[in-house]
Amino acid sequence: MSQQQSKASSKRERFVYEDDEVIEKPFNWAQLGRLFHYMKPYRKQLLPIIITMMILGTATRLAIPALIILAIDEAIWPKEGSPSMTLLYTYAAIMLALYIIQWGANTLRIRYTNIIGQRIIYDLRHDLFSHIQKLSFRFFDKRPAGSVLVRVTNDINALQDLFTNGVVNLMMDCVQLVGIVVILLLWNFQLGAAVMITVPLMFIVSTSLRKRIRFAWQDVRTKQSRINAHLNESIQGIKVTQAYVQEKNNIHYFDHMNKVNMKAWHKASALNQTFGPVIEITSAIGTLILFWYGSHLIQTSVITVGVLVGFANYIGNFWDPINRLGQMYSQLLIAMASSERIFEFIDEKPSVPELQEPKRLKEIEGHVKFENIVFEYEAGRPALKNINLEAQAGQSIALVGHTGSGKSTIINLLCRFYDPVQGRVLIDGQDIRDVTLESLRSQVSIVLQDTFIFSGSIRDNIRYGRLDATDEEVELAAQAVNAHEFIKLLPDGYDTQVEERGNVLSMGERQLLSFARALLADPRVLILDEATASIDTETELKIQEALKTLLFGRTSFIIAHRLSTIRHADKIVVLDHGVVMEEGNHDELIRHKGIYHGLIEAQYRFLSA
Ligand SMILES: Nc1ncnc2c1ncn2[C@@H]1O[C@H](COP(=O)(O)OP(=O)(O)OP(=O)(O)O)[C@@H](O)[C@H]1O
Repeated sequence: MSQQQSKASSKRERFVYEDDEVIEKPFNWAQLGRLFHYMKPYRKQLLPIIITMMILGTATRLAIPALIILAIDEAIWPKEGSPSMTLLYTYAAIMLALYIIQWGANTLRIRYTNIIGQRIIYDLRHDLFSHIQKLSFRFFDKRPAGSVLVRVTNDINALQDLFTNGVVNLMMDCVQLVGIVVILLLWNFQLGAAVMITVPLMFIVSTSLRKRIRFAWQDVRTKQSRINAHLNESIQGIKVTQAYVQEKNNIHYFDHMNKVNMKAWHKASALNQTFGPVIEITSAIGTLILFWYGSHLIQTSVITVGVLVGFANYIGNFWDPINRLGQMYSQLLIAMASSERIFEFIDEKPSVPELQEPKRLKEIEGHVKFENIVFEYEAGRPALKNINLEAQAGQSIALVGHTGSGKSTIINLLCRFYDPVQGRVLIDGQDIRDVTLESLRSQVSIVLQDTFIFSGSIRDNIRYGRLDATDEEVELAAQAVNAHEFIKLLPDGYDTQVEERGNVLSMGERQLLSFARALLADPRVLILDEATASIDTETELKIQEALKTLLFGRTSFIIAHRLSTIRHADKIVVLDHGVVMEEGNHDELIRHKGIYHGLIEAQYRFLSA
């Protein structure tokens, strides 16, 4: 990397979404409770099976070393009498049965925890996705798409492990640990206490090590999340990148992030590897104490050989749960950070709320009125200042004005993507805040400049306007707006698959598709954000004809960029810095010789230049 480039890379801190940086906060019990609430639907059917299997599995595991002690002390090496092979076989048979029960219980437990875990993840993902679908534009204004994506994917995945095996393992390990401690202390208090002397030491060392390991992995995840964000942006903006020949710069920046991620991973992995030896050394010290002190106790006839062997067996089962509990704690903290971010989204209230009991907007005529509207996206920066505007049913209103003058904002308010700070928007005399969003938006359609084409067939995309439309209705709509011709020429006609955003279609074709979609929806009020890109004359003519069909008999609001297309509008509204400056039809405004006249002249000069 050249010096200049590396300088540029280190200076920039892009793709850092503060709310996605993994945060470690004090343990939040309320949050954990909320998370566990998702288990509630399964507590009657699946949970009892899992708990029974868990108890069975742990009990059999704890019983086996006890049987070994009995087998040695009573069958192989009895204090009194001779060894008994019959007794030995009996103990062996019981042990075999216990192993089989343990295997069966574990298999069932794993199967049911997986089922429960997956259902919980499904429910959580469903809740999150359906909530995000309902959130208002304001929410998306504040967040890059990548950051929303990360929550539905990465953060939910982080909870997957917790629910599929984490919780049950945690409970099993706790029960197993307590069981072993109780059995050892009851069987022989002295020896039990002696072998557990290393536990506090191990606890202190492992806690501090775990913390460092956790932070190191958090660092890796943050770096990966930045890579994801960069990747998302790079793919979305690939055309601009290539057009401005920024590929090299982009690759260098990506390499830089990739390298930083690799270093973070090496660091975390190296730290992780120190944990195993710590556990092994501590358990080796524990075993050493067991045999040293145990043989002393055998010599003094305090314990039998069987007890020593049994203790060794229990101790073998002791360190694993301790190790896992440490890991589990880290996993729990990561899951808490993820759940915090998930619930933050789920708790987000739509900024255009519906009334408690909203009415349905009855079939409208299409009379639209903006009454003393004031609106601001950000406090203190008004985008619209005291707008009063009226469209009679069936009238066409053209909105013109310089870029940033507030044209799109007016239509955003009419669709109720945002609510005004002051004033109201009325349709047929009804405040649109009092009616359901569904009944409003099903009668007010919008055709955006940048038409979104979803992945699927052409037919599916037109049908998006009204999902219950028949194939025939879809084709009739396409014919009415002159889209049929080009669709028929596509490889599979109406069944041709188009990629997301319709990259394979031209701008004009996309416009015609969106007209067909709007015509199918058959709204009373139609909003049209006219495409700015220049289209060839033939397509332009087709679009103009299609527009006539589309607008016929409807109240329409047209954001016009090519002023030639709005000459025949019933009313032209000229906006400037969020204020209505002029209002009238084309002839009136030309005679007035104001802003509109100036815009027409400027466009004429531009076109003839
Ligand atoms: N989501 C947003 N958040 C903050 N400010 C916004 C947002 N959208 C628009 N604005 C601001 O509001 C003002 C009006 O914007 P608007 O999009 O309505 O203009 P416009 O007339 O439609 O412009 P154009 O012709 O360029 O599309 C502008 O100053 C713009 O920067």
